[in-house]
Amino acid sequence: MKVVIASDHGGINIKREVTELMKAMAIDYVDLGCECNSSVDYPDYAIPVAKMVAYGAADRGILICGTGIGMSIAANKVNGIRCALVHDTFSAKATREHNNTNILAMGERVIGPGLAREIVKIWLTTPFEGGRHEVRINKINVYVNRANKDIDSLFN
Ligand SMILES: O=C(CO)[C@H](O)[C@H](O)[C@H](O)COP(=O)(O)O
Repeated sequence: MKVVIASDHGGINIKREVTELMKAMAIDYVDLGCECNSSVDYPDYAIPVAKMVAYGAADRGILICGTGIGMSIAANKVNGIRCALVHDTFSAKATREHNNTNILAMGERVIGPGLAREIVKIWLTTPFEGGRHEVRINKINVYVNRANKDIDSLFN
């Protein structure tokens, strides 16, 4: 599995923790930043990560900002992305089993590094259950595809 990870300035410490964890788990990852101590803008990191996952250059993505909210909003704008904002281990497991999420968002101003590591371990290792959950995800995909076609038809 290949993982792409990024944070803004509000998530850089948890990003470091998670990259150390992925090294220990022998998971192949690419780190898109940020490396800075100055203020940056979360969409500049969320959208490249989401595009890498949507285009198949990575299997999963992990995004961290102050709350995780901005990152999750931005990532979910990219077609094919199912990004979950997770701050507890129950949701980490459920969102893989039920939602087949391909991006995990967390907030460093909300949870500590120990819990973040537990969430990442569970999220990376829990398989999708399929079945009724697949039916539900497909309903979202049908809606998105239809909405995109409606937009296209306005211009063609
Ligand atoms: O986007 C966010 C909120 O949804 C993130 O938490 C950012 O990290 C946060 O907004 C950054 O805030 P700052 O005051 O510019 O450090």
